[in-house]
Amino acid sequence: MLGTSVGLSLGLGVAFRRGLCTSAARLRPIARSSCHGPSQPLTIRIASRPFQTPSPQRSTPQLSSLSIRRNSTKPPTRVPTTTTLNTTATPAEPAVTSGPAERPSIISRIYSNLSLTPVKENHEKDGEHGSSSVGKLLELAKPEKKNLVIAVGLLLISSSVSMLVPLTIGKLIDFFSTNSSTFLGLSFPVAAGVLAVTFCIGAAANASRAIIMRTSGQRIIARVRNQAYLSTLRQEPEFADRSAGDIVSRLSVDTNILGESVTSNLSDGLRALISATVGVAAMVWISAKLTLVMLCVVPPVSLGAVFYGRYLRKLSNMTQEAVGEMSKTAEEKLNAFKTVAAYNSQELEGSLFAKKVDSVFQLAKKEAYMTGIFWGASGLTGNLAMLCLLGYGGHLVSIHEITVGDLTSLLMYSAYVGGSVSGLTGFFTGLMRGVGAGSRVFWLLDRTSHIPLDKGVKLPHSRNGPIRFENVRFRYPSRKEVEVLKGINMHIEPGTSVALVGSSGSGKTSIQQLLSRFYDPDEGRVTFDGTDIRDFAPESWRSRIGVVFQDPILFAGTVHENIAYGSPDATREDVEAAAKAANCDFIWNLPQGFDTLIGKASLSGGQRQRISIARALVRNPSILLLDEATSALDSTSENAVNAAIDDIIRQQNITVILAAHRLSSIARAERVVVLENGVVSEEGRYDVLSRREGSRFRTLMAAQLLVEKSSKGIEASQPEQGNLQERI
Ligand SMILES: Nc1ncnc2c1ncn2[C@@H]1O[C@H](COP(=O)(O)OP(=O)(O)OP(=O)(O)O)[C@@H](O)[C@H]1O
Repeated sequence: MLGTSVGLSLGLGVAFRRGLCTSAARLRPIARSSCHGPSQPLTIRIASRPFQTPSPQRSTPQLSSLSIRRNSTKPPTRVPTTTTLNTTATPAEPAVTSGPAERPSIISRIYSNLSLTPVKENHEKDGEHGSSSVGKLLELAKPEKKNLVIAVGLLLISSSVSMLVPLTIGKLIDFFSTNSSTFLGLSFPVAAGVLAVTFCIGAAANASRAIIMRTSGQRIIARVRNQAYLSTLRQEPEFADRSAGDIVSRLSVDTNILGESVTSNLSDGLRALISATVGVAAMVWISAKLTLVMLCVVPPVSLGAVFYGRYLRKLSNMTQEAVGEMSKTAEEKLNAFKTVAAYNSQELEGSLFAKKVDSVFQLAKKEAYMTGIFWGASGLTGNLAMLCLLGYGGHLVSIHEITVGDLTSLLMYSAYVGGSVSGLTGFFTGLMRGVGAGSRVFWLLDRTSHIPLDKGVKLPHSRNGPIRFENVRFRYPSRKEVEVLKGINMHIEPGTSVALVGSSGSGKTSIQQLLSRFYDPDEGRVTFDGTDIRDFAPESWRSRIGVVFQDPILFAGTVHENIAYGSPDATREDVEAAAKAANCDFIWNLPQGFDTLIGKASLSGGQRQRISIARALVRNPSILLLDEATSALDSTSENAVNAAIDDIIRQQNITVILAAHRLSSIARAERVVVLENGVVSEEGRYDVLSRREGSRFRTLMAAQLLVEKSSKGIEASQPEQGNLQERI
């Protein structure tokens, strides 16, 4: 009896616990990914601001500025502040709740859930949810159909066996209390043996079901992850820039929830359904009257527990969000540790963090109170319900309507049914979470890139030709309000070199990004050998381009692998030739040469940059884009990289477009294009422009010279500015 009471209380607590457990499971990932998307180290740069005097009226340059920016992504793009992973947890709300008469019952809630109203998300973004349905979820499980059918069969066996337990215990009690000679129509030893075998079969079926369900679930998760990641990689770069943190959460957490939902959750739901149905049927068979009384008590209490559990889960979600905020604050400041130390902000940061900790504590305290009250109340309700049932059941036993064994079986079945009802609501919640997670994952799977990689004609490998920008206008999709390029017209002959020059933010990188087809222009066109580059398949077009970014990105692996990145067919000879062309002599002095692991070799900025130039060269590109390849380097490294660029420029078969701030880099190009206010304001040969009195280029160069000198602590004088050519 005590066991039954405990069973019922436990049953009531299941829904509540489910909420908390799933919430707790989400806690860690939230803390991990809550901050600024993928954790990118903050770089603190005290940078000389080049070309700070675009305005003709002001010739005094700003000398230097402190810039703190994230590595790799340049723009102030919209970064999700908290990539909360509880996004799929809130079940869909019922559509109408205007008054008591219209308040939906649990059944209608379940139906409204089943109609799969899109699950609300905390950080909902426009159009970032795929359509989802149970059908689509099940479709995912299709390749596992055979395994799942076997698992369902095994589930039926194990559930049937476990439903025999209450009946057997009841019969056992009657057997001993009546001194009967047969048990279940058999002699006791034979009956015991049959039961033992049956229970073994049940246990084996249960174990096999769990194994099959879990492995199938993991296979589904693996399949979805691979597909979703591949789909992500095929998107336009803007997409990943904008939502890297969110994508990672979709790939890790949402795929997990999805896989769980179509396997374990489905299996738990089925088991709960079978247990509830068989339990109620057995109870009716034993005593319809007592069953009726129990059905009046157990389900309402269970449902009360479910709703209460939901409220607690909401509270728990809020706590997790607060924990996410707290972690975000800590992560941000720990990444900027030197800044905090340099500005003696330890106390300030300590109090800011304490505020976050306090909001977590307040929520957790509320949660603790509610949890305590819930556990107390659910235990009491369970016990009171049990008392009622025992009272009425005892009465039925006293009038010989049922036996003591029947009463025991009935009580046990009622606990089973109570647990199963909780299990079923847990199943629906899990299903809803699966649907929500599914919509996020399907969105990733179904999304078509704005610049599909393989759409368009293939470019012959050997082809080179002039590049032309024809009245190109462009705004970044994430910042539509600012027109970055306002009608760029430019012609670049094949095999020549051009330096794009302009103040910071004038659009040098943007031009290179358009050339790489990371974006497409809003108006006008970019042509290559007379063909709009949008007509080429981006994959094929990009294979003709080598890009060297300002921050060289090297991956884990050997030097060879890094140079051959993106050129899987490159031989060791090709890699060595590219390394030579990129002035990477130092590689031959590394302990294992080209087989040295990048992590093991402490490479300087200049060496890393030259490796990334070699990576661009090994694919034998027609066009080489160098985006401020030397701006972050010291003068020794800069000289080494510039020497490499010099060698490349001398090659006749490669068009070099370099965005540059430093005079030493600009001077190497055959032609200079000056960008101002989104248009080309001047262009020509370097020596001509730098000599021409009053040229925009000359003003910019003078300012740059001042900046370079001031960064070295040398005072610049007017005559020196006039003597620009000699200075260079
Ligand atoms: N991904 C982006 N999303 C939105 N705006 C961007 C993005 N990248 C650059 N911008 C904005 O576009 C403008 C031009 O930037 P761009 O990087 O092309 O200039 P730049 O001349 O290369 O500057 P710098 O010399 O500082 O590298 C700037 O105002 C910049 O803030």
